[in-house]
Amino acid sequence: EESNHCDANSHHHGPSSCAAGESYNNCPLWLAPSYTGTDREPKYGLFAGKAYGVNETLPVHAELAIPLVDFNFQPTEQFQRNPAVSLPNHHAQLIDFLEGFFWTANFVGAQCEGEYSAPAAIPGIGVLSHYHSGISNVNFHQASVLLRKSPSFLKAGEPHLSRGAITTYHNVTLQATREIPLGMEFFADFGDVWDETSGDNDDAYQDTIRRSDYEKADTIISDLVTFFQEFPDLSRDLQEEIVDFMVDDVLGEAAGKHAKTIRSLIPSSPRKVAQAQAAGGSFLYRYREMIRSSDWLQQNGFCLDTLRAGPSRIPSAGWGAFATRRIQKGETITVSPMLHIADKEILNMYPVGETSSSTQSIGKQMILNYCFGHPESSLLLFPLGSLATLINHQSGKSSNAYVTWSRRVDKLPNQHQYHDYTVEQMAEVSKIVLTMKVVATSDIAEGDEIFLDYGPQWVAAWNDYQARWQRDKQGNSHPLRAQDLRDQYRTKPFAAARTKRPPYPVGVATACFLNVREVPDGKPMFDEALRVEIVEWSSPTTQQDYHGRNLFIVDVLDRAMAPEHFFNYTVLAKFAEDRIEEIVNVPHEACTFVDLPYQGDISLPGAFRHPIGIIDGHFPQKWRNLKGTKSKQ
Ligand SMILES: C[S@@+](CC[C@H](N)C(=O)[O-])C[C@H]1O[C@@H](n2cnc3c(N)ncnc32)[C@H](O)[C@@H]1O
Repeated sequence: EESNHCDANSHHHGPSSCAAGESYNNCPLWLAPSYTGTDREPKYGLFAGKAYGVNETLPVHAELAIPLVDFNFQPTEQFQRNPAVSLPNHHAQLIDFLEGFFWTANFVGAQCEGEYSAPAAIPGIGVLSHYHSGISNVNFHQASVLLRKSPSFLKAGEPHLSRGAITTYHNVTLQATREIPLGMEFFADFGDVWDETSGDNDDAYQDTIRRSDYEKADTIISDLVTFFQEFPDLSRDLQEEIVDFMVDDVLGEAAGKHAKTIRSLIPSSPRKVAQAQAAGGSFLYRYREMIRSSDWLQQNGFCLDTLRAGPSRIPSAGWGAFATRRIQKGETITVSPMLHIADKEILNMYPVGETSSSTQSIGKQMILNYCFGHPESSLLLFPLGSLATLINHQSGKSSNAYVTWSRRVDKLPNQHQYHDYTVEQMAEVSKIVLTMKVVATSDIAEGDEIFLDYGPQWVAAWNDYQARWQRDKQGNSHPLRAQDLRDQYRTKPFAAARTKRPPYPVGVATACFLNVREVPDGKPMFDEALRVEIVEWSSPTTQQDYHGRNLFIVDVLDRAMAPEHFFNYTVLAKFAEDRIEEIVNVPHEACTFVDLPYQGDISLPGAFRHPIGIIDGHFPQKWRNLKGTKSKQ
């Protein structure tokens, strides 16, 4: 009754009366069946509910990233020696499947958390934007997470119940890498490796035309359009001849065996050439249906405008999810595709290193705290939905939401046939087939925090943890972490190690974002004392230039005041085993701190690790493979 104006509520009551102009129903982001799926095998993707300009960041949806420390490290040899443990093969397959949903650690700067690896699970924006060999239009804005500030609930040097229980990687955002028209699906840049291998991809939707083919076609299209604009009086016949000539001429020389492919991307009539350019290039012209109408999104999609992240009202809980508008009792707050992890043992962690021959698990991955599970099953479900992982617990009546399977009325239905699979069969399913929804159990006001009841097992585990934590807490202090130093040193110069031992706590190292070039002529190129090459820092100079892959642990050797940069440093970096270099003119803002392996809060001994409970009545009987056995949670 409240929404007769053009606002985000109206999509719940059928098509809105607003003209589709700047945005679809004021909803900037939609979850809807992906162009890359099929009716029988839907995939859910993200769609632009407004037009995005280059480098524009997606609003509101700042996500968490949860590193999996040494995830694919398995003490295989030991397993093989012990015939009672038959996990490796089946785990290798699971790891393969799951890794397809995780990002390399360096996207969020987590590469130092583990000795071996630390891929990061990034729900929402991190996994829902699919891959297409022909186009990418979004990418992570890495600076937003790499240069993040401390959350208000953590105080430097003080213990906190949530340390080790929740991730310290937050504020992961996505940004447009090209103009994204209203209604277009998001395709993430998965990097060149994916491009190279996509040739033998047997997914029917995938386009065998490469991104570079479209780019070459676009160059020709734009040349043609410019040419016709300069000579507007050419006859049609002549124009067509020119199209043929240009295409043959340019392609004959440049494109080799791809010439035919590229040619097929360039329309033959001059009018259509102009249309292709107006559509945003040959890719968008070819895939006009990839751009969905407002009506289509309202009928088939869910507007992801209900939640935002913020510090929880519960002081010990960390981040929480808050309502961005009024939500009525019974309304679906959000819909979330679920990644099934068919064996929770895969989240067990083992000691890493040549000397460790133990198959004794030393703990569980933090991602367990973000998964849904059931004590009678080894199956876990990790929510891939936007911000769904942020919803905290409150018991019974104090909660205002519950989680259940989505249905056809929710537009993005769960595929219920998988409830009849056994856990072993689920382990063979290597695509996302399950979808859950979060439903309001009472009226929720704008700004209210959303709470689920995580269930009795979780509550018991949390109470145990809290009691143990109170008992074991060493006084009132906690070691300083990289993030604490990052905050402190924003306005404080780094220490110069050539003169004095740096005052940083053990477990924390200095690191800089380093792109380098040769030093300009006339300067010494070699440090005789340290016997290393000297090079000059060149970037990052803009927010877009910050990439986790350029983050290297360094020794800061010297410093000098530099009016534009506060301080400039000379640092020593080990780029590879056989490449140690001295880098001059590294500005203050390119330097930071990282936690050394196993020194971050994520590796805190005794940290809380327990999944969220799925309501018993909603958990399929077939999945209860641990029923009757001693619970392994
Ligand atoms: C799914 S996550 C929720 C998001 C989390 N607060 C964060 O900042 O990443 C679940 C974890 O949040 C924390 N949590 C949730 N509800 C809590 C509560 N009522 N009290 C304390 N911690 C809570 C626990 O650490 C739990 O393992």
